[in-house]
Amino acid sequence: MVCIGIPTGTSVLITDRPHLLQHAQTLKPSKTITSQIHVRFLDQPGNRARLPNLCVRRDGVRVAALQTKTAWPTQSMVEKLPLEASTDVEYDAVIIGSGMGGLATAAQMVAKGAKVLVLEKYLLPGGSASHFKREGFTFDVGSSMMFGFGDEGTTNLITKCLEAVGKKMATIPDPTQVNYHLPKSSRFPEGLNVRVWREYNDFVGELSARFPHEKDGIQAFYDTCWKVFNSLNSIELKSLEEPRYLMQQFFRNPIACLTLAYYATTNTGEAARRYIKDPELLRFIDLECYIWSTVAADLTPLINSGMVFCDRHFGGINYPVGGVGLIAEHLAEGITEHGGNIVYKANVKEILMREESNGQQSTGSAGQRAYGVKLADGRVFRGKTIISNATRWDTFENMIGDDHLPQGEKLFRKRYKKAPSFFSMHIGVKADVLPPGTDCHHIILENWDKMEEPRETIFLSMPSLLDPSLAPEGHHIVHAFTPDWIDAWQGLSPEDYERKKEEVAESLCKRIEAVIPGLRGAITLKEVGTPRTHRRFLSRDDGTYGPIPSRPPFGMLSMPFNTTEISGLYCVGDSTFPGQGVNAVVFSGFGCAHRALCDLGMEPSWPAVDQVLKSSLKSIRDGS
Ligand SMILES: NC(=O)c1ccc[n+]([C@@H]2O[C@H](COP(=O)([O-])OP(=O)(O)OC[C@H]3O[C@@H](n4cnc5c(N)ncnc54)[C@H](O)[C@@H]3O)[C@@H](O)[C@H]2O)c1
Ligand SMILES: CC(C)=CCC/C(C)=C/C=C/C(C)=C/C=C/C(C)=C/C=C/C=C(C)/C=C/C=C(C)/C=C/C=C(\C)CCC=C(C)C
Repeated sequence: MVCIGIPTGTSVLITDRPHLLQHAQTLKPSKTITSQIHVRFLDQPGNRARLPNLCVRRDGVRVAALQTKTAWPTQSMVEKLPLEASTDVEYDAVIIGSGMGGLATAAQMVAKGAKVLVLEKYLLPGGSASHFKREGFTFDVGSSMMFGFGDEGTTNLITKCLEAVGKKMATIPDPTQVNYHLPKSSRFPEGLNVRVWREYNDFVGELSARFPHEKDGIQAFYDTCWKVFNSLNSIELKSLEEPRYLMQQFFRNPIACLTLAYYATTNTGEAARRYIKDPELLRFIDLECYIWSTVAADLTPLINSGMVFCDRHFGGINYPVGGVGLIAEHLAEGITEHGGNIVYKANVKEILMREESNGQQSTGSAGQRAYGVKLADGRVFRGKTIISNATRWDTFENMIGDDHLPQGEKLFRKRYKKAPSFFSMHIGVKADVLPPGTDCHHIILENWDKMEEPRETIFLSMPSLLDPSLAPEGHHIVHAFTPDWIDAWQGLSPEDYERKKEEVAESLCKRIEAVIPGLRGAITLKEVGTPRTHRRFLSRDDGTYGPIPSRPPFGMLSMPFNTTEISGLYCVGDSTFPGQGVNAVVFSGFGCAHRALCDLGMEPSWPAVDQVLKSSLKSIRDGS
């Protein structure tokens, strides 16, 4: 057992019983810390089975503790461990939020030697990509469909992110990305059913068999996506706001960069209509976009579709053994092992700003520079850069205030609106309700015209079909979710809220029985969440899934990248390009870390041309 970051003189209770946390005040301390890093090797390594796993300060606060699982800690490991987050130092980066965007930024930055502090409001890392446990089930909070987990190329961003802090996770390949159960029509009286197989030719073959008259169009459309993907997969993926890197990539791989530049302003609907005429098939392409972007193809940049429609075949969809939440936990562990600090239950209330000094030019509307953050408990942490992983609405409205809203943010609010949140059910079922060979992910939609309406498109994920360790023996997980707005759940009495939850859950379960016959009779556990639940636990304004364009975007160039108009303040996560998606926010983390490291002088850059690129990107965005 190694206790870290406990101030000298603190009395600590070392216990292996979580329930003692509540009574820590009244119990006798078992140890007084005598040095800043207090190392307590408990007896002999042979006693490890009985090792405590919690270390509690007398005031009841759980302190940083590390119990190595594989090896007995060595003195050099202990020396590398960070001290408790200090309010006395200036960090290179203070990161607000430990969602995948924040963690990816932190991982890249600590790997380059930056001094990083991550402040997380919740008790665990991962945000929307975290997990929770109930009665032996391990439920993913959000999506169980992981892109970017392959072994090859440059687009396997989750794999690369873990590697940066010395971590690797075992994954289970999913033979299909998704099984679509779609509306009945004159051509498909039983309903259209399409599986997206891991093997590209199997998928295109199956879709072409459903729409034989569009065989060439299907091939040409997905081939265009491959052009985008192959280009992305052959260049290093870093900040698009960094001129030196862009120039380097252009010299190394001009064809790939020119291809990306060519498609940078294209949306997916436009590309699909170039090759496909059948309205039903075009609706299918809309749905192919909607299930991850929550908007139809006309509002989805082709660069993003290239990534999603091809990585599912190139790297494949791979499920991390033990659940999605472990990705964030591995990253958090790697970040602290590399000297970073993560503080949980740290609710940032304010981003502190001052007038830009020493004649440095500010890009901020009011010449402001962010220099620190203030927590709800009054603590202040200072940073040379401040990086927000919260949504843009939470960052600018709640932590800065509308008085300081930069011009660019006003424009963003005109161009982008909040996507709906989700109604979700995390269900435990008896295993025999799922016949062998059932696919992990399904989409159910009965009426094309209602695709974007609340509670119409149903998403189903059953990750225990891939990793049985997520559910108790003889059981499986059914995670069902559907887009929904918070307005429908406001202003209800507690009884009405509960009643409405039950009614909606019942009607969804009935519809899901079209795919899982007998579902309702097989349920052993059901946790129902509404947009209010998402707002509360994920700290996202209105529980939103992220920003969506209010009108067709200028391809990938409408969405802001990581810098903001306030000097020293960056955004990362799904409020920045390329938007929602775990691998998408990890990319935004790569970009954010790269740009911040350049600004800190820790990565080579060309400061003289920075401003030119920034202004050009801004004018493209403003004029788009
Ligand atoms: N929103 C959803 O319902 C939902 C569901 C499934 C998946 N997803 C996916 O999750 C990903 C989102 O990743 P992300 O990294 O952009 O964001 P995130 O929402 O996952 O993480 C943001 C983190 O910031 C923390 N935070 C917010 N305000 C804070 C404050 N004031 N002080 C301290 N911490 C604060 C939150 O607790 C959270 O951990 C996307 O991939 C999205 O597609 C979202
Ligand atoms: C102009 C300039 C600046 C430049 C020019 C040229 C160039 C160089 C360019 C470049 C570019 C780049 C690099 C780009 C990049 C991009 C990227 C990376 C992208 C990515 C993306 C991704 C994405 C979008 C993803 C997504 C995903 C998702 C969202 C998912 C989700 C899922 C879910 C929800 C689940 C479902 C379920 C069921 C079905 C059940």
